[in-house]
Amino acid sequence: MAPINANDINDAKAFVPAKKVLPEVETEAANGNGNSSKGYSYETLLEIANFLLSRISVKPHIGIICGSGMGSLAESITESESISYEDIPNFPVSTVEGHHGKLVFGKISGVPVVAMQGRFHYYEGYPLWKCCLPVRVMKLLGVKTLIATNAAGGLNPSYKIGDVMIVKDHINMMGFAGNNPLHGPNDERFGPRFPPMSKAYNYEYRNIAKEVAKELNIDNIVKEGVYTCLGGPNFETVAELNMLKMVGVDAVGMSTVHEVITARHCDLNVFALSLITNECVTSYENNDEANHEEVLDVGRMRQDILRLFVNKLVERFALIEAKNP
Ligand SMILES: O=P(O)(O)O[C@@H]1C[C@H](O)[C@@H](CO)O1
Ligand SMILES: Nc1nc2[nH]cnc2c(=O)[nH]1
Repeated sequence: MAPINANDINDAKAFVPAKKVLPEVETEAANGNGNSSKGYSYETLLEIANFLLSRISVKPHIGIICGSGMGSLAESITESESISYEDIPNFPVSTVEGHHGKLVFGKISGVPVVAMQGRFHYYEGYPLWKCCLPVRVMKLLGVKTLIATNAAGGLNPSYKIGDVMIVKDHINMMGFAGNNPLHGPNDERFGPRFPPMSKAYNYEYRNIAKEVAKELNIDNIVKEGVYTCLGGPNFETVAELNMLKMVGVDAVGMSTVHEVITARHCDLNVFALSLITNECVTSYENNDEANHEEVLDVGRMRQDILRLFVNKLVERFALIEAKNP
């Protein structure tokens, strides 16, 4: 490989995708691990929520975060009103292929919802609090339940590509290193300083999801397991994957955990699912390599089933919400 020279640095600009906007760099991340003790104030988040409320006709009850390649989940939304992230003051923008970058408001089976077509990842350069900012905005909009979806690598040897894993728990690997979306001063208006996480993934909703999977005759592809999030953007080494397997991880991804922590902190009910888009490589004899194109392809392959599944879940979760207002 030729050595890098000064001209290459200018040429490198050509590799920035033309339509994607790069995120601002968080200069306050002075401690070197990307932590930021700053976040938007309650008032700023309220301004974002009020801006959105002034542009929509129906307040959402359920929020959906669409995982990589799963943006079509928002296509079942009727009476839809979309707002691009770049048109929302103080909102981050999506920079990843397979994440469109808009909020879609409307209804699924008559239930008012908002879907994020495009989430924010730590590896894009956003601190965790900013990745999770939309969750707090959802709370301020009146959302009661969050459905988070993601694409993940399957570590459990019984999982196949295209399986759907109901998340029963997570391991917050980034949290072990002190990186947490709740890092910094706590605003009690969102939630307590020390929120519990032992019931993070709503037990009743997980059981409903299993019932719905049976009703839709997809229970053969629906599993339940433990998810972990790593910072990315690289996929894992064989040794890393074997370590994660040893500690009880069934699927590995690059999102969701911090969103769920933020959602539970502000008392949203949480349901999460992982689409298994690749089998993790846990042996040096296996020549497969994970890649984002495959992740997006599997999302496309499973889009109809996932849409049906999530639509039914919205219907059923809304019934529970109505009983416990
Ligand atoms: O947004 P999710 O968690 O679904 O995206 C996963 C993790 C990476 O962003 C990407 C890798 O292909 O898919
Ligand atoms: N970290 C991680 N994220 C993923 N997203 C989809 N597949 C994978 C994977 O194998 N590892």
